[in-house]
Amino acid sequence: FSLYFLSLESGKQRKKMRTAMLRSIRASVQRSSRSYSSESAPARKVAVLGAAGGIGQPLALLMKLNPLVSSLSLYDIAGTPGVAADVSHINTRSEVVGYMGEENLGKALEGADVVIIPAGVPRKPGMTRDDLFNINAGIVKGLCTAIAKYCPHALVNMISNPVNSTVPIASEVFKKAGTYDEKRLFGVTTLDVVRAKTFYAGKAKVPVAGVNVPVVGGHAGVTILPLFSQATPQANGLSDEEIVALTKRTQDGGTEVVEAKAGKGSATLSMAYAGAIFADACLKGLNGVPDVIECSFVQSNITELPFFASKVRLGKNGVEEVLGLGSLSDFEKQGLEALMPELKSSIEKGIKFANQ
Ligand SMILES: NC(=O)C1=CN([C@@H]2O[C@H](COP(=O)(O)OP(=O)(O)OC[C@H]3O[C@@H](n4cnc5c(N)ncnc54)[C@H](O)[C@@H]3O)[C@@H](O)[C@H]2O)C=CC1
Ligand SMILES: O=C([O-])CC(=O)C(=O)O
Repeated sequence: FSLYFLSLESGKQRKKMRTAMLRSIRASVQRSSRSYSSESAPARKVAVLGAAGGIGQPLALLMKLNPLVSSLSLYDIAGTPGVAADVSHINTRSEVVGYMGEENLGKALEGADVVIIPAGVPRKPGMTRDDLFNINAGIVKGLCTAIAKYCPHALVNMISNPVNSTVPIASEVFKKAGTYDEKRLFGVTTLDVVRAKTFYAGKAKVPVAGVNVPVVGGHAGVTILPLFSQATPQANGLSDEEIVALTKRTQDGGTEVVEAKAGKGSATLSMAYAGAIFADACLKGLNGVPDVIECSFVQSNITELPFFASKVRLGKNGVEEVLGLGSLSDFEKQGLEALMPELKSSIEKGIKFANQ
């Protein structure tokens, strides 16, 4: 490059060349400072509980790719040494450690900033999420007891179903331990948003990358309420019937996957993607990135129920602000009214279980 520069005849050519060289050097410095800045983002430990499962494995992979993570802790009752060894060979920032068995849960959690919980059994065709309660409620209770002991300030991302009950269970466990902070407990409903965006973009024939759809309520059947009246960009010409069908498909999205998998579990890959988006938003909030907004099932006073999914602004302490519902169409108002009894009873069931 410099030899070529010296051989150039005219001053004009040399000037042009010098400008090009400076531009290229500036771009390369900018590129390296960008990668330097992600390496020097604050140290953050993320723990995945249930890391060897259908969701846990791809979620571990996606968290290993996240430059905001410096330490990735993979915990399960079985299978984590293999998953951790595999993921640890990926040449990204985080150190990976696998922990197996209850005796190692404390070490897996110590110092965690974010704990993601996809531990528990998934549905089979014909089951509701509530049918998972008997097994998953106990698993979540045990894990949250350990979180209260070993990392009481972590942001908890609850994926295990039924989310409408497991989040209230977690809150009661933390209350009993004296560590409850409503700003730090989240039910992960991001998959409902991911589905609503995908289905809406397909129907409205708009590029999916620019689509946003809030989804409120809870995470089971009719408690999942997508607000297509607030979707952006607004698609003119979607009929009432099409909105009804989009709503139903979003509410039944989980069942669609359970049936297609025909006994081999429920959504894992799309859930890992959704879980990684939500955990990334939590990390960004912790790191002080402004205006990080995601939908989540959190303690809330925007309705008469103590927990409700809505848009939430994330910040350095977790939930910075629970955003309101905004204006609803008549159809959405009916949906809101219809979901309240089921959501109320699922919340109460979780609270009762935790206090038995
Ligand atoms: N919130 C949401 O949108 C979604 C939630 N889910 C839920 O996520 C959960 C996990 O689903 P999959 O990964 O497909 O199930 P899976 O059965 O493939 O994996 C679950 C993992 O949890 C582990 N596990 C069980 N007890 C444990 C304990 N006490 N401590 C730590 N790990 C434990 C198992 O060993 C297994 O590796 C289910 O409850 C499912 O319904 C699934 C999809 C979407
Ligand atoms: O449907 C299920 O059982 C898993 C789930 O929560 C979802 O895919 O939304």
